Amino acid sequence: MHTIREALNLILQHSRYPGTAIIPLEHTLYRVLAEDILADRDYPPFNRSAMDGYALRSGDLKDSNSLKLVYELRAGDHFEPRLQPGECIGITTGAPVPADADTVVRVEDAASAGSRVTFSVAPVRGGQNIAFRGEDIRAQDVLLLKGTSITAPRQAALAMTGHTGVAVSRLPSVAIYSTGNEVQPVRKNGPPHHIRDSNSYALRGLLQSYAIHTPVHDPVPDDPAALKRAFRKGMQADILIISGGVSRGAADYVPGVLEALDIQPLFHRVRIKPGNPLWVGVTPAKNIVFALPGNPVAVQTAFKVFIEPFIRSCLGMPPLRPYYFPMNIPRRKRTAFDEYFPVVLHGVDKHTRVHPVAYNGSGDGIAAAHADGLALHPAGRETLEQQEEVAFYPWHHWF
Ligand SMILES: Nc1nc2c(c(=O)[nH]1)N[C@H]1C(S)=C(S)[C@@H](COP(=O)(O)OP(=O)(O)OC[C@H]3O[C@@H](n4cnc5c(N)ncnc54)[C@H](O)[C@@H]3O)O[C@H]1N2
Ligand code: MOO
Repeated sequence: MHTIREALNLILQHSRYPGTAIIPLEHTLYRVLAEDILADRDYPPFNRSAMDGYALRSGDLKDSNSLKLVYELRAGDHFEPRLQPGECIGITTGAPVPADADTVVRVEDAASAGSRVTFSVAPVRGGQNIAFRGEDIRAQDVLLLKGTSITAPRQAALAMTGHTGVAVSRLPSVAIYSTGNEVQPVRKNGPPHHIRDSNSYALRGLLQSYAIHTPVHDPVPDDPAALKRAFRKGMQADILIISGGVSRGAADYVPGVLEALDIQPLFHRVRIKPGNPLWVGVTPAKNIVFALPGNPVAVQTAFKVFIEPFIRSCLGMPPLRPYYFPMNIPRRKRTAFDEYFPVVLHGVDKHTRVHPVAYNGSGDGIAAAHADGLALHPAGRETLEQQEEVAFYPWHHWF
């Protein structure tokens, strides 16, 4: 049985770049840049007043505390004439500071009467309350690197630097099929021995961190002919994700059906808990198929550990980096496998710690709903001590 690392290496060998597309800025959230992005001009593009107040020469306030007010400048306008010695202009936040002025004094620190303004601060520092042209970025400097996921502030920075459309990685197509006679669409109110299909929603939601949107299909029953029909369609997608039916039960037909469709298995079972019976294969067209064990937390774990790194690799993104936090309480485990467990981040005296949520095993999707993400209890360790640092993976990674 492979370790996680071995299994992941096999999977990553099949990652394929889906190509690039230029898309409008407003549709770029969580898309991945396919090129380095440069600033089109300096930012700020002009010396910008950072306060509502008066623009003046700081030297003019050495001998006198009052200046002549010659103009009221609003953001969006600019002041053409030269500012003469002894003069100031009223200025609003966001307006361009005239070339002759070197400082802005806030309205709170001044009093105006007619065309005179008296200043109550001294000395006045040159350069104060001005955001200088190019201090945030220079024209043609790199703003964002290829492979970066576009968050909302990055979208805003693209707007600041004049990018109405950007080149991003195309998205792989993904098909999701839940299987199992007991698994029913959420809209149906079945008897207690039926359960609702939650795995499709977990997978759809996790994929949306990468702007990948997939339809929800009705679950497929444990019937080899029905499974074959569904998977034959699903294997046209770049990535087919199946849940349920991969273990040793009488109705666990999934691996057999996939092999009957000429899908070559890469492996079946990994040294991981939950998610141990994971089956992964490759279609004749070189599309990848993940057949996940049906338990809800096994599905979510397999996504974080195997599918998400695969998608990131396809999109040209850097590998996931976990965060490290100390355990809030000790934890023991009995298996010799790497074990992922659902945790919340807990603030204790300004320190963040990882706290395991109450958890009844991989069928307990309610525990996952209460968790911020997963932490790893490594294979070789029987006990994680209180305060010991562990790797933490938030459900949604956007960078
Ligand atoms: N004799 C053995 N039995 C089991 C083993 C084993 O090694 N030997 N492995 C166990 C482990 S670990 C897991 S995980 C499960 C996985 O089994 P399957 O992939 O065959 O999954 P199912 O039996 O179809 O389902 C397991 C569980 O999850 C529920 N489920 C299934 N699909 C959904 C869905 N779409 N939404 C919500 N819940 C779902 C299903 O009702 C079952 O309760 O096998 C163990 N058994
Ligand atoms: O892989 Mo199973 O999810 O350990 O319970």
